[in-house]
Amino acid sequence: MSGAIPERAVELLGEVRRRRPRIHCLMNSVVPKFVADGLSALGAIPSMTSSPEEVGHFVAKADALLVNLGTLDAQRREAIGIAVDVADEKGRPWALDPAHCDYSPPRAAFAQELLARGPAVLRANAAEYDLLAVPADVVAVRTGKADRIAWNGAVLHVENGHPLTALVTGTGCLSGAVIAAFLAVEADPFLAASAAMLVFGIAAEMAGKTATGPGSFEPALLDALASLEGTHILQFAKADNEQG
Ligand SMILES: Nc1ncnc2c1ncn2[C@@H]1O[C@H](COP(=O)(O)OP(=O)(O)OP(=O)(O)O)[C@@H](O)[C@H]1O
Ligand SMILES: Cc1ncsc1CCO
Ligand SMILES: [Mg+2]
Repeated sequence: MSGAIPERAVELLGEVRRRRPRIHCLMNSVVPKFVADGLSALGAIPSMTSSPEEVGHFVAKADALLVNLGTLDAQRREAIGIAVDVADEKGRPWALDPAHCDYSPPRAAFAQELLARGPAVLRANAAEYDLLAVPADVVAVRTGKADRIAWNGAVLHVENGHPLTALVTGTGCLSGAVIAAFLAVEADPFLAASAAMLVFGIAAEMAGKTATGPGSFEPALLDALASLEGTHILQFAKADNEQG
């Protein structure tokens, strides 16, 4: 299966750029601009409002939703409840990022409740991931030096990436948004998440070739998300099924 994933990633990146899906992001207060810029660079359209009065309308017509639990507060919790209700009603795919749930038991409990509400994908760093029980119907993405994507017994490792990614706050948040963008154009959530992680990892590698540190890496990553071509994916993809 892994042999076909780079080829599908090329097609899906083309679909994102052609269709320009709108991704509604319930984002934390730390990195909304970076996440919105990353989605725009990729070819999608970000929307970011988290007001409870408006979020339902934004989600109803969005192509996919990202729920990120960073800087969670009472209003964000209310907005997340409404957004997930509407995504459910309208059949919009959504991804969950349980940001920093490892620092706060109430947040971990909320993340676990949300996992039962049917996100297509969970994207978490290793510490967050280890705390949660991911239901069988949710694609589980654990990011780190290598990214691991698991669903229904299929497990893919994506080895692409660059160490500077770990030094820029919000790259995990942006990777969740990229997953949501691919969910908007691909009904198979394992394929969508795999393609997204491949594209993100290869863009990071390209950015790492010119960056001299985290400060220059951040804009270089945005540039790479915009300039990445299908040939780069086919040339650089390092994706393998987990050996049992
Ligand atoms: N050592 C590393 N080498 C290469 N890439 C890495 C490394 N560590 C993390 N990454 C990449 O950095 C991105 C962020 O992953 P990480 O697991 O650090 O998420 P995170 O902690 O949620 O990030 P943030 O909260 O800052 O958004 C992912 O794309 C991941 O593949
Ligand atoms: C640092 C930080 N704190 C809350 S959200 C966020 C960005 C993603 O880690
Ligand atoms: Mg995070």
